[in-house]
Amino acid sequence: MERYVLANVRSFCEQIGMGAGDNQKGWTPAKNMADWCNYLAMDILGDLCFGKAFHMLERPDNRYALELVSLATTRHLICGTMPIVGKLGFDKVLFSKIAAGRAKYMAYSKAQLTERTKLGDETDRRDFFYYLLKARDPETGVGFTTPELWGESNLLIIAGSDTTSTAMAATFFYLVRNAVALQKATSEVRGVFSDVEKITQGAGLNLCTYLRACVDEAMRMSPSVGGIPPREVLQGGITIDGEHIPQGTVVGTPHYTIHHNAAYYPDPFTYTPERWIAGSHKSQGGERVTTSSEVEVAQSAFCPFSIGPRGCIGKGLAYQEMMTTLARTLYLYDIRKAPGVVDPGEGSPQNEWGRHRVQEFQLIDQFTSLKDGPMIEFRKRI
Ligand code: HEM
Repeated sequence: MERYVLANVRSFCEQIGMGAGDNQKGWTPAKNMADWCNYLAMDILGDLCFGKAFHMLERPDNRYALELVSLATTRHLICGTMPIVGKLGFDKVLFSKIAAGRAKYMAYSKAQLTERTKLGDETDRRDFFYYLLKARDPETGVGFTTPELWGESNLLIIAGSDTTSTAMAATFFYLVRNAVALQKATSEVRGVFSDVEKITQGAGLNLCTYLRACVDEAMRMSPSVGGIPPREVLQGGITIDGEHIPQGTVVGTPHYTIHHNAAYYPDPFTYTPERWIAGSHKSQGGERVTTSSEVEVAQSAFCPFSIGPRGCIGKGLAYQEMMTTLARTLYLYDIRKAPGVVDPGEGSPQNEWGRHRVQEFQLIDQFTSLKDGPMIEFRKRI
């Protein structure tokens, strides 16, 4: 499947470099990376799930589905938190635009599945639905029902695209605001690879430990699923931190909160990729070197993909997409925060408390994340 990921990453790299002027040596106009990362993640997902890219990178008229995804996740957050709203259909009255958008999203997702089902086995692709359509219960021999397959389709489009694009956009946001990190990550990639086409999953990318730390630190500071992943306490209740919680109670801790707990992450609002690499010097702190026990503590609380049996099944794929895209981008381009352009991704002291940090990528929790920015310019590597 890697060739489908790579084809889309190539297209992304081509598109973001467009508009640099006639000689192609200047900076491009500012690009909104939330948008571009969304197009890329959706196109990869289409290829891997439904046997065809959605072609959002190249064709603006295909991008309308992103708005539907956003409305569907917003409804998911509201009705997931207050199931009664969905059950009684209040959402159609109280949030009619959101409910209508979600209905359109369901239709879109069904249409993708219908098209894919028509292909059946008549494809050389072993995409996700190749396996889902063939899957049989080993005891009963029964396959998935159509509504179950719709459910998979709805889940995969959202779970596999929005999350990855948030993490990529966040990494771009922090890199262009942290000159030392950007310089280290860029030199690492350009030192390891001698040809952009060699940037594929494997030994070379595994050597890019600093770039990987940049991605992890971005996901720590701005987790794609930042809110509470809710869990219902089962029969008999549970004791957490000495407190008995009765069965039926919904509990959860937001990933954002865990990731900003100073007991695990000293100076938690500062972007410090070095906290993930034992023996490395902190970029902005002089002599202090990260110890291996500090890395262990940081790793012990890191949960952007959640943990346990319901943790993310797409983690490996997500890292592959992110590392390939970021490495290829840094290999091909110098990048910078667009000068003189208001970046909707930044916080501001004028905003409500919690959104006041200029250097923090602003996400809006809709179970996954709504984002805008960062605004970035690209220049072909000199
Ligand atoms: C940076 C990228 C990603 C992040 C941060 C992320 C995060 C998460 C989180 C936090 C959950 C657990 C949700 C919960 O507990 O309720 C989850 C579940 C899931 N993710 Fe991801 N994800 C990413 C990429 C992907 C990709 C690329 C795919 C597939 C193409 C994917 C497919 C899924 C699925 C199917 C589940 C549900 C698993 C289950 O309930 O058994 N994710 N993801």
